[in-house]
Amino acid sequence: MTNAMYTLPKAELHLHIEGTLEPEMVFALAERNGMELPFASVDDIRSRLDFTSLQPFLDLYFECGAVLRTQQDFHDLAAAYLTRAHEQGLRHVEMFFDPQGHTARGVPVDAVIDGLLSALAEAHEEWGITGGLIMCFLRDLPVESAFALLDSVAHRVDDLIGVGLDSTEVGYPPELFEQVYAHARGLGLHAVAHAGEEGGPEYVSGSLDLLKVERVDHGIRSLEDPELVERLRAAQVPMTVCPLSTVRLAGVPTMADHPLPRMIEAGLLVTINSDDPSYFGGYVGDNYLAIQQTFGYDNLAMAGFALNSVTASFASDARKDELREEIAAWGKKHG
Ligand SMILES: Nc1ncnc2[nH]cnc12
Ligand SMILES: [Zn+2]
Repeated sequence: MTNAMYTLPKAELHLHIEGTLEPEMVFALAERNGMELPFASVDDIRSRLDFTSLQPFLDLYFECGAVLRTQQDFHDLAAAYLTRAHEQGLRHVEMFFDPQGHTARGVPVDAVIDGLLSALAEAHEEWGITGGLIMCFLRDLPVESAFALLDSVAHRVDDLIGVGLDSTEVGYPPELFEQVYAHARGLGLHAVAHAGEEGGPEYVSGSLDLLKVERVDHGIRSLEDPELVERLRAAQVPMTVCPLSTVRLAGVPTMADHPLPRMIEAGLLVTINSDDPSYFGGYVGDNYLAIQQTFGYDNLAMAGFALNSVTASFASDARKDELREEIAAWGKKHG
């Protein structure tokens, strides 16, 4: 029987579509695009997934992501993710993508966006999944590159939900992106950013103060600053926590050491997400299951995380109401 964590209706708010590229697809796309790979086999890629920190992961992520070249590739990548996540109860997704990783290889940004949007449209048609795209700036690239990217999509901002900030965190603080974010918000885009994943709590407060983010991605190191925790609690700023990711990137030694219970005890608005599922050992439902198995939360507590994911989403109020009803119905059956 399917585990209840896979039927619990949920939204995913922290998902890098390039991080759903499974090793088999790396090989399939390399062949389709006539490319040589620096890997001997699928197992060779899998043998490299034991990361010691964020950077070795990012190096592999960009190396594998180089096989993505055409609009069809981006469609197929997102369609595969949406199928997997649908099987794990996904009802709404706000999908990150990293255009600068592709435009630098000569891929037009429109091919990336159109490919992803076509898969989202199909998932809406087939399963009623809602959501959209959050365009991330690579924080270790010059800020001029982020501005150029934003300019290049300004004519089609209606195809985006918002902007995000990812890649190497330490050494690339939020203040670098203050003006770019101001410009993006002026275009009507929502603002989120990775902060406090490897960087200290000052990356989180800087993201709130300067980038005016509406959600904090990861944010686990916020716990080191009690004043910041109180601020996050009082404003109920959503935190998109990614449990399997933090373990795989050696942020904590084991899942039992994950700060998620302390974040909940502190009254923070926590959501559960997969980040880069093909690299970190599980999709969104797998993350819910790992949390339940490790911390022993009952099904109603787990439904609380799903409700948080809806509250923290940028879905319309009507869609949020629908999803809350679906979760309540699940709770009646499984509570
Ligand atoms: N967990 C993560 N942190 C920062 N940048 C990323 N890009 C993809 N996954 C990321
Ligand atoms: Zn991330």
